[in-house]
Amino acid sequence: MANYFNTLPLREKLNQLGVCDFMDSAEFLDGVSALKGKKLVVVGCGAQGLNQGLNLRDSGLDVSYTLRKEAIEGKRDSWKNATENNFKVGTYEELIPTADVVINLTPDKQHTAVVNAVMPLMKEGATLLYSHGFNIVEEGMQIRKDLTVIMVAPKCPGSEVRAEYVRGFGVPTLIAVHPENDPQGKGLAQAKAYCVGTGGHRAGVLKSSFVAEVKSDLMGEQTILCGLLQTGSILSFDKMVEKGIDAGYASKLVQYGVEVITEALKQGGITAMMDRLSNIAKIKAFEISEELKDIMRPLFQKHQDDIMSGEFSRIMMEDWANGDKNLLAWRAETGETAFEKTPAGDVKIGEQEYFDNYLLMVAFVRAGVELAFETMVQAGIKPESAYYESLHETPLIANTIARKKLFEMNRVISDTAEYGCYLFDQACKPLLGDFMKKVDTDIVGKNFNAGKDGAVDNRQLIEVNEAIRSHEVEQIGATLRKAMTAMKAIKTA
Ligand SMILES: NC(=O)C1=CN([C@@H]2O[C@H](COP(=O)(O)OP(=O)(O)OC[C@H]3O[C@@H](n4cnc5c(N)ncnc54)[C@H](OP(=O)(O)O)[C@@H]3O)[C@@H](O)[C@H]2O)C=CC1
Ligand SMILES: CC(=O)[C@](C)(O)C(=O)O
Ligand SMILES: [Mg+2]
Ligand SMILES: [Mg+2]
Repeated sequence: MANYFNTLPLREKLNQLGVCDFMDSAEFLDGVSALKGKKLVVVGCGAQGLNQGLNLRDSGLDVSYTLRKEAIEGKRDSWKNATENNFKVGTYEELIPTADVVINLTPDKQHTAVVNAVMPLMKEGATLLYSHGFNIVEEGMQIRKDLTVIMVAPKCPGSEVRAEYVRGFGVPTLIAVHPENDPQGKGLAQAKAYCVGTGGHRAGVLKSSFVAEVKSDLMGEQTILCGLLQTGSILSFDKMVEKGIDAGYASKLVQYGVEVITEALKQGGITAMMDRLSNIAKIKAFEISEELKDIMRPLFQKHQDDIMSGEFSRIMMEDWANGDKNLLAWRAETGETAFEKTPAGDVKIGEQEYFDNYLLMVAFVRAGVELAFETMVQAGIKPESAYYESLHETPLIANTIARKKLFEMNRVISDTAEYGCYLFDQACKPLLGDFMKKVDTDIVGKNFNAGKDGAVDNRQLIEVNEAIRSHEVEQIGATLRKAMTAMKAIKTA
């Protein structure tokens, strides 16, 4: 098999990268009817598998799980996830032959093996559904020509796919039909119905392509969503402890701070997040984030370039072939960091204090969201897709860090995202070495406003406000958030 994207002429590469139509809610008035009464069989019951299945069943669809034999016989977590939630569970031979839609929610590294195992059992004219385009695009998996191949990709960690649905909302979702596999022309109707079943239509849906989804998803997860939140959390904690701040306080500020700070981002973009700062703090955070953007821009561009060329996939698949050597080493190294090993202190931190005492994270978030957005758009990804993949998903990832630190984030995200997160973190920490040497507790750990009279140069403040508000991510974000009428504020720490 060869990388499907690399087989395309440049014209077609740009065409498929550029597929991105925001779907009006009127396109979902048929609800789940295209899948009503159909047998939906999910392969795998992990982060996405369990949570999508719970939403689909609550939306009135017939969902069961097929697991590999060793998972059933060994009563593994996936078997427990499915049975404890009263889903029917069966082997491939028992459930695949009568399935109308087979949903492949196994780890990307297993997709070729899993699809080769289930495809021969799939009935004529059935549908194969993915939540990420890696197997089709990066590996070039060839699917039987009578089968329909679609994608419904939540731009969100599995746990929050369920949490937002239960709140009566949903998560932004990309849907796509693989152009090589839509023999009956039913792919789009089924993808839309599945998307309604997961609740995605309540947050915003883009009609995308397998290519556009995978090239943006890999970029978002490696940089702002996981990589930079990991690097920023570890460096912030270490700096505070180095400067004598109580470790329990530092741990709590970092663990919960990113959720509090990015909740403002989710509700009102970078503008609302920065507006939570005093004027003098906003100017300081703006200046720091401008410096961070200059330092990290080449690294963000390298990640996007390696994703576009297939180089990232090549090195990750080398690690798969090498028994996940790097993934497991970097996972262990992360677990050994002082931040991960220091419990959050039993100390009260007020909501505003998370902003006033943690300008550094505000600066990391603005720099990372803008850089990821800019780099994706420069690479041919459309602004709507870049918005969901950079700004909107950041608070959803932050929710996982607030729950159980980086351990929880790296557990819930896909192995592909986890590998990409570590790859970025391994490069970004040294890249920020000189920058961090200059950082003191005024921007991380202590109230930046303490002892200052708050005087600002009005012209400078006006310029800073204009620079923040006029960024394209703020323009497209305001439009897309208007469609999120059911968005609920979450109760933060
Ligand atoms: N995690 C996330 O938040 C997101 C993930 N995605 C995509 O969703 C898909 C699933 O990812 P995710 O939910 O993270 O996966 P998880 O690692 O959470 O779960 C994988 C599931 O597959 C099973 N599994 C593992 N290996 C095999 C195998 N060889 N054969 C059959 N079953 C296997 C596991 O059960 P057991 O080992 O017990 O058999 C487990 O139930 C991926 O394509 C990912 O890119 C998309 C958006 C977000
Ligand atoms: C949660 C999500 O969207 C990721 C980061 O892309 C993933 O887990 O693969
Ligand atoms: Mg993603
Ligand atoms: Mg991903």
